Parts: sequence; structure tokens; C-alpha cells
Amino acid sequence: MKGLLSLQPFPSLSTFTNPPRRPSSSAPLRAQQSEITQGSDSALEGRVSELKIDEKEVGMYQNEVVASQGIRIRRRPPTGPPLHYVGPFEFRLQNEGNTPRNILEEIIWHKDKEVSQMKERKPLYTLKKALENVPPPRDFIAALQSARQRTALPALIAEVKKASPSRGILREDFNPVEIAQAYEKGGAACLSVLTDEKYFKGSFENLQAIRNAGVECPLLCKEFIVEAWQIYYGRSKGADAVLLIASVLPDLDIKYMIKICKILGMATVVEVHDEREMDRVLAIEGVELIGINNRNLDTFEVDIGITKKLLEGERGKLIRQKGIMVVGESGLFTPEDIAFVQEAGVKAVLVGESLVKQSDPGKGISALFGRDISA
Ligand SMILES: O=C(O)c1ccccc1NCC(=O)[C@H](O)[C@H](O)COP(=O)(O)O
Repeated sequence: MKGLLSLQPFPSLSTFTNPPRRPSSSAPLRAQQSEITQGSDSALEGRVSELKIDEKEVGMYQNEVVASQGIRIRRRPPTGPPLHYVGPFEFRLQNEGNTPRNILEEIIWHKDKEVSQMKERKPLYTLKKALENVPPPRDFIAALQSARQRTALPALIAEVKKASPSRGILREDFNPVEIAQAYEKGGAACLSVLTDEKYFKGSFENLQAIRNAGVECPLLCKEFIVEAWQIYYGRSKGADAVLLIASVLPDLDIKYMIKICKILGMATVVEVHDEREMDRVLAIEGVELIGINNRNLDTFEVDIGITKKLLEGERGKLIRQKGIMVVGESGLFTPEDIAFVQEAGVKAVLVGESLVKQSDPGKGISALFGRDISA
């Protein structure tokens, strides 16, 4: 058989019953945590050092939780090819498993390397020092609530998005500051700024430039977060909120990162795409904003019916009981789309393509909502 590397006696019955395990990311998480708790004596440092991960939970995470959470995205390529079983034999196929299974996995593997390099150039302690001179974060959730009250429509998080893996370049004459200013003038409550360079042609410089240009809307750092270091980095560039993707991050990482954000005064949008992710996130304490992404990142198919499906029945009830604000994300183009997701229960929408492609993205907002929402 092609790629056959080794042939060994079948090890034990437990191999049948235990799902294959990806390399655990709890070690990096613990390393991150000790990195975050080490060091200087600032007030922020003191509050961060109060964070403790329950050892019991960490042990459970390593052995059971990742597999049981059904997380589809592997944080990095498996170190070796996976095991296969045929009858009593175990064998390995060369390279299988070391190719990303979808675009999100490819992005995450790239991000993992990128962040390691960035951390070397800007270690956490220098970021923490820099934070002492950064103006305090703006209240992302309050801005959404007040826009909703003002318009009786879902609050708008307008995305500054030059390109995407599914659509390629969305706008050639891309001036992030002008687009952000047009969005603010057009009635956006908050802005989302893509910072990934390789796949979205965004940057942290864009985020910082928008913040420094006097735009008042709170800013969501639209990054693929795999490490807490990125949250500090985003804050140092003026971010007021970050996105945490449930198909990438295990529960323990989400909990931990929410705590970091609370300490830094930032909001988190925890993104889900299916029922399993929604149920995981609903069980996590401290979640205030859930984003439902209508885009399937395996196939790029967009279906706004996903939002409705995830908000039906008991889930919708629990979300209302917990006072969680839901953000409908992706594939929203018309006033009918907005009405559909509003009817389903969303209180905010995150929109990129349909606005950024308009010659005047601010006027695009009125077209999207069917009326002027700026006043
Ligand atoms: O937009 C993509 O092609 C994409 C691919 C892989 C991962 C994430 C992706 N999009 C991120 C987003 O969440 C959207 O930019 C955001 O929801 C706005 O969507 P849209 O209004 O459809 O531009």
C-alpha cells in the first residue's frame, strides 16, 4: 500500500473506543498563562495574576475535553501521520493529516506560526508596558444597545474588509480610514476591522489608523485569535473587542480569554456556526455576545437560515434568559435579510461585503436597512 510506514501488532481495545487525539494545546495555554502572570508589578499585572486554571479541568482537557467538544479545527499540523487500523494491524500513511482540511484550518496553522514570530519581536511584557499609554477601551456592548434603542433595528457592526478567501478582492481603492469614517457617518454603532494580512489583506496598522483618526465607534479586532498575546496586541493598537471562534478554541481557552478581556475592559464576540458550538458557548460563564456566522467555512456556503435555526426553541429561550446579545454575521445584503434575522432574534448584525463594495459605503448602510439610520 502506498505510503505504508510501519506495521505493528494492534495495541489495545482502547484504541477503538478512544477518538484520535490532536496535539493538546493546553500546554501552550498554561505556558501563556504563566507568561501572562509573570513579571512587573503594575495594577493590571496584579489583576491578571488572579487568574487560575483549575488543575482538575486542565487534566480533563488534556485527556478528554478536546475530543468530546468536537472541535473541527486542529491548532497546528499533527506531528506525525495518523494511525490506521486494518484487522489486527496498525499502520501510518505518510503526510495524510498534515494538509489543512479547510480554509479556516489553513488560516489557523499560518496564524500559529505568525504569532510565534510576532511574539519574539514584541514580548508580552513590552505590550503590557505599552498598554499604560493607550487610551481606555470604549464600551462595545453599550454602543450596540444604544444604537438598537435609537433605531429599533439591529445595531450595525460595519466591517472594514478589503478581501476575503471566499470573494477575493472586494474593493480596489481601499482606504480603511475613509471607509471607517463613512460607516460612522452612515450610522454604524461599532466597526469590525480585519487585521489578518495574508488572507484578508487587513492589518493592525489599519486598526490603529482608524483609532487615531478620531473615529468614535468602538472597534472589534477581527483576528483569528489562537493565543492571549494577540488580545494584548489588539488592545495596544486600539481594539475595544475581539472575536473568539468556537470552532478553533476549546472551552478552557474561551473562558480564559474572556477573563483576560474583562480585565482589559474589552468585549468578546464568541462566534458559532452550528448547534454543538452554540451549546458549548451557552455553557460558558461570562459570555455576553454570541456571533452566529452564516458562512460555512468548510464550503463557503452562506445561509442566513443558520441564524434562525440556532435561535429556535430552548436555545433561544436560554439566550434570552441569560441576557446574551446575538450578532448575525455574514451574507446580509438587503432590508429583507435584516428583517429576517431580526425576526429570528438577533440584536446586532456584522456586515462586510454588501457595504464595502458600495462606492459610498455610508450610503450603502441606508440601502441595507431600507432607511437612513444615521440620525
Ligand atoms: O469571508 C470569508 O470568506 C471568510 C473566510 C474564512 C474565514 C472567515 C471569513 N469571513 C469572516 C467573517 O466573519 C466575515 O467577514 C463577516 O461575517 C462579514 O461577512 P460578509 O458580510 O458576508 O462580508
